[in-house]
Amino acid sequence: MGFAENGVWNTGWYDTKASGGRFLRTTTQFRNWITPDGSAGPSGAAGFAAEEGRYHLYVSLACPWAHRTLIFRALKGLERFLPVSTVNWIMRERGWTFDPAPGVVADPHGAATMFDIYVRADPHYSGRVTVPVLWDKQTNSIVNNESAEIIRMFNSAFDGKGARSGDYYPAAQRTEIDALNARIYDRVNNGVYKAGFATSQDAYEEAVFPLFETLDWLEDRLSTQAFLCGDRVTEADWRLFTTLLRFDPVYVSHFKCNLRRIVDYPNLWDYTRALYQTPGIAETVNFQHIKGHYFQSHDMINPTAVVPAGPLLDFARPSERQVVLA
Ligand SMILES: N[C@@H](CCC(=O)N[C@@H](CS)C(=O)NCC(=O)O)C(=O)O
Repeated sequence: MGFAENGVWNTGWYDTKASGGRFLRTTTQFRNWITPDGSAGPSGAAGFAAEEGRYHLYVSLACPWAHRTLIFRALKGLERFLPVSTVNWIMRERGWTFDPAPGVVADPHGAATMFDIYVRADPHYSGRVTVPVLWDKQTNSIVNNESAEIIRMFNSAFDGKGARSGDYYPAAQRTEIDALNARIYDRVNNGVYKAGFATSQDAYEEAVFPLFETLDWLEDRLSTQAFLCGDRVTEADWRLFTTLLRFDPVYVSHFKCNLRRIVDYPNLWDYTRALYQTPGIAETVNFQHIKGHYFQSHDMINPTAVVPAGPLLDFARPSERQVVLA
């Protein structure tokens, strides 16, 4: 774990002292958008047109935020537009590295760490060195490092260039998707991190109870409809999925999110399997990287770095839900 300060790497765990033991996520800094014609997107600068051979995606297979981008790349058939490099699952003193190991795909330009990529984009970069990163080979810069925005652009930017059809953020459902995303981000996607990285009892309880209230609410919603916005899968489902997938294998024990498991919720468990079984999605899932990352990187939570063998989960067991893609 570490961060960059004016282009220099510093090691250190998240500082929760000033916030009463609370984990506060910092805002990502590269916020440009790839658009069909290179015009500016909702934030950042213009100049990033949807083109083949220009962009590169850096991910961790362990990370739920980066996982979203791999899912949209698969759903939209963007493989030829977006080659991928995959970091090693262990994130310790040097942050994310490309140290060779099964499933690691090196940086084509020979970077040893993700820090190298950030300072290549900005030699004076200060901030966290996170994945995912969407890289522009033409300008040698980072287009965007915010997963919520990267999946939005993947949803439509390459549509005129041969992307697979499908709109996971349809105009008619945007208000509903935005509202679901906001609630689920704060209490579930980031809620598990707030519980797991809390260093005080109050901070932990402030996160863990709203997390389970929200899972209960989602279970109820999914008892009357197949997906969060009805019978079709939308962006809101994929954003929830990457957290649900990691919940029982990691968050229940490692992050102490243990009031219930996903397998205890009949609808959430069925829903998670339906999304997992969607064509192209299981190939984006690597439980060795997922479990290895959390249990072997966070030494203040799990100092022995021993990875638990279980739980035994059958994500391939058929689901009752019929996946209707956008
Ligand atoms: N807001 C970012 C968050 C990404 C993020 O926090 N990624 C984690 C991995 S799961 C990371 O790289 N953490 C490294 C760090 O915080 O130093 C996004 O959604 O893209």
